Amino acid sequence: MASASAIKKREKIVFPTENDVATAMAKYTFNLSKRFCKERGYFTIVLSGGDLVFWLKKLLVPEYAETEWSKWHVFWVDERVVPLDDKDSNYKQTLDSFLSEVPIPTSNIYAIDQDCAALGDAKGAAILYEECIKRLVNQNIIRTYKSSGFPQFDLQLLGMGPDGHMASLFPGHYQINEKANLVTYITNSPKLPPKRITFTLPVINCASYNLMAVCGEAQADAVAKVFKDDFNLPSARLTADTQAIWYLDKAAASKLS
Ligand SMILES: O=C(O)[C@H](O)[C@@H](O)[C@H](O)[C@H](O)COP(=O)(O)O
Repeated sequence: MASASAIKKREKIVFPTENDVATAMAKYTFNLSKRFCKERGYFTIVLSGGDLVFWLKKLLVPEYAETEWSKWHVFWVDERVVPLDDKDSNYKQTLDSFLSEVPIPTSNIYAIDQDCAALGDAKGAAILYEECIKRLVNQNIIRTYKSSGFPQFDLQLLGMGPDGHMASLFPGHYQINEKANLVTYITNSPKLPPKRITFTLPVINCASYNLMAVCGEAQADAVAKVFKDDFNLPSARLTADTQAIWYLDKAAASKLS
């Protein structure tokens, strides 16, 4: 059960349209990038798959031209274990629609291990992604959360499926209860493709800022359940160190009481 303080941290803003959600998400990202780049010289940002991949294009407008792309370090909260050039790869989708348009050094973009991806080795991919995160913690590129030693990312951009999943943490699947590992894997994901790796809940909730962007009527029931604290839905367990905020379009918010 999430604690009362955790629940208190769930905020929301309802926007008229999906386009408005995407625009606001870009602004939120730009502002945090500016702040963290100034304060630390790095911006650690975690992406998910789904529609969000296309919404990131909103960062490509002249208004955000001063974004310090060279200071960005880009991760995925979950990834489909398919070859990196497969159309289902979150990495490939993000590269095609957004990353190829901005000067983030290739070495700062952390895709899953290429060989594990090609072989469909979900367990191996999870182990190596966790090692990569730990290495960057040791290099002080990723901060650590208070005394727990867990990695603390600056910002995660998340999405939710109609069943209430976030990242690749699905309702009724044991991965949601993983507390020790930073990264785990699933080989029978209800959302295809079936093999995926995912950050675990403690890592997701350690982030300084979590922005959950949800659009469309298909998600309206799940959104209503989340805001009634139905913790069977993994997304209802989302918190953050500083702010966990939900950006909804009208359709996704339509069943909120
Ligand atoms: O790789 C994935 O499949 C995603 O990371 C997944 O968790 C996604 O964020 C949600 O399913 C929402 O997807 P939509 O934005 O497409 O609704």
